[in-house]
Amino acid sequence: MHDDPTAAGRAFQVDLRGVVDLLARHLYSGPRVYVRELLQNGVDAITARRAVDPDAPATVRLRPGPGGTLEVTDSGVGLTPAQAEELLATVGRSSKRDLDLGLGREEFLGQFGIGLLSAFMVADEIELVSRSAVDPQAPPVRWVGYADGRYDLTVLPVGSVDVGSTVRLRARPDMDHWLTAETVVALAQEFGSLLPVDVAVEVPLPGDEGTAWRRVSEPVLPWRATYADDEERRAALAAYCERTLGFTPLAHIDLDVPLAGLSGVAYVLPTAVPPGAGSRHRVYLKRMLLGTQVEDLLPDWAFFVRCVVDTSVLRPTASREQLYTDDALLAAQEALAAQVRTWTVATLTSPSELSRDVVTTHHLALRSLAVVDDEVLDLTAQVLPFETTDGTQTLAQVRDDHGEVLHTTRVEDFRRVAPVARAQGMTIVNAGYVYDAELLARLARRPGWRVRELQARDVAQVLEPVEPHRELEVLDQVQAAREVVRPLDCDLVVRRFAPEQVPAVLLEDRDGRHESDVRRAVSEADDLWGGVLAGFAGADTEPARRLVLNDDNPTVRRLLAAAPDAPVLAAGVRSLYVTAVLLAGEPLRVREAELMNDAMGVLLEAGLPPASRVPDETQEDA
Ligand SMILES: Nc1ncnc2c1ncn2[C@@H]1O[C@H](COP(=O)(O)OP(=O)(O)OP(=O)(O)O)[C@@H](O)[C@H]1O
Repeated sequence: MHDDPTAAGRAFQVDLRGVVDLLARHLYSGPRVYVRELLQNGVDAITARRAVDPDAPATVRLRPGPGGTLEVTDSGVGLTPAQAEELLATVGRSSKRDLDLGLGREEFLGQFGIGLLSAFMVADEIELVSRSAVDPQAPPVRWVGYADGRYDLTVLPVGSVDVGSTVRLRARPDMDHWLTAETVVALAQEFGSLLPVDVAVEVPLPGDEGTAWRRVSEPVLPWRATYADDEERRAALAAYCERTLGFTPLAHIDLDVPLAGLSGVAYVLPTAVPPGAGSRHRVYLKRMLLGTQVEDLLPDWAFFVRCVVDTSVLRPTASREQLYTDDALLAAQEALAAQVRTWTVATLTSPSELSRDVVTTHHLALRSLAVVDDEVLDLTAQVLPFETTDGTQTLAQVRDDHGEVLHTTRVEDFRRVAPVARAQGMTIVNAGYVYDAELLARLARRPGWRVRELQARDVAQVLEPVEPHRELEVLDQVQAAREVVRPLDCDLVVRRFAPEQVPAVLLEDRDGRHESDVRRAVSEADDLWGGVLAGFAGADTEPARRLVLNDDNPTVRRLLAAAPDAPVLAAGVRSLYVTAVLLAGEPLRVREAELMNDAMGVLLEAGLPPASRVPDETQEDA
């Protein structure tokens, strides 16, 4: 019954074009990976042949030809006609899988049985001619796959080809640039430079002088090679970093995690990088490049190094561009982090030019490590530079000189009090930058440290009160001035302090600020909530900020000589307030900007002759 739609046990049909499209657009990062997949098949075939014949040759030869063709020949295990039929004609079939575990067998690069399809991203036709090394009786075979899903299989005469395989591609019309000698050399070098087999590309010599083979693979990993001494090794690894990562490192850190079959080098960047940029690394898997931007190899704090590593145990994702997250990867990450950390601690512990360079260049990374690591925290307190009101100092220096570390947690607070504190010989640490507040909070819990955030009263204490007679003299003016700033939730006092050039400072108390926020909420809340909140606000109704006028400053003295009700007094106080806000690095709110304009108008009015008396120069000239 042909028109009966019911069916059982029929095989799926696969639309090869759809699968190729899926690979090209969604799995692989682009057509370039076709070279990687061909190299990988050649290397795996050599591995399989060497398993039965350890002395078999190990070569992969790539020959870009005229008219957008490429021939890749390996001295690997080859295929019998029956294997070609079984393995090449079925998408997802692989000879490299461990059927018991459902995983790729450890010694092979490939595992998924889709790699060869990637060649359809650049070619409409893939030809594979092969002769088996394992079955000497089997004739050679020629298999041709087409992008529309058909294939041809031909058994060739015995003895017509050597053991191994040759893949031939003819570029699709718009894709021939992927198959030029220049591109193939670049891609083979990128993916295969660390392969342990002899990979070479045939390149044309200049001026029609024929062709030559250019070897692109290195027999030994650069960090495993033998060198005359440490200095030669250091120079060779630095040169390798310049070639592959594009920078000259400050130092290198050897990495070795035998359980993950992992070895390599972490290079310390020569310039600072912003935190959060993440760390991305160059990872090789069984010596084939997995990716140049592999994430998650090291924790966030390690953003000051870039690694080049090779692993024989960790697994790739299907795209072969990132590492698959499993227990083995997590264990490897932990071991790598420990190695970078050990190096960092050792470097910080022994003073040297290198440790100074690392501290200067990567202080942010060190700070980010110190907030999660007590040993590093103790070390950084000895060596990390902090901005203080007494110049750049380490936290240990501040503690040794003053017994405690007094700090602000916002840059504005630091700027606000710095001039006054400096003049009074107080040392205050600016902990307003990224990680610093966290770092100091953690340090406060360490034995032997007294760490405290600066309060307004700390500064107020060092400001000298004015003489009683002077206080009486300016009593009315101060009262009038207080009324001017009170609507801005600010109190006003007159004190004497150095330097005399600073006319006023604005002091702010964090606790006071919090209370004033609560008070504002109380006044806006309905009765029930108002009552609850009022309990938190406390009885004290002092404003959170205080404008301290400096009686040693000549401008302030002249201002306080004005009559209490003179418009110029109010205008002067307003402009001192606004200047103090700006000095503290705070943005002006709308109300404050308006005040500034009003004050400016009054001051100009007072200082300039009345408008009617301004001579009209244009008329005079005429
Ligand atoms: N050069 C070659 N020599 C011998 N056998 C080959 C060669 N190229 C491909 N094959 C056979 O064809 C099978 C399918 O290859 P394909 O590249 O599609 O997948 P794979 O290498 O098994 O896995 P992956 O998708 O992870 O690359 C391989 O498992 C292998 O048996």
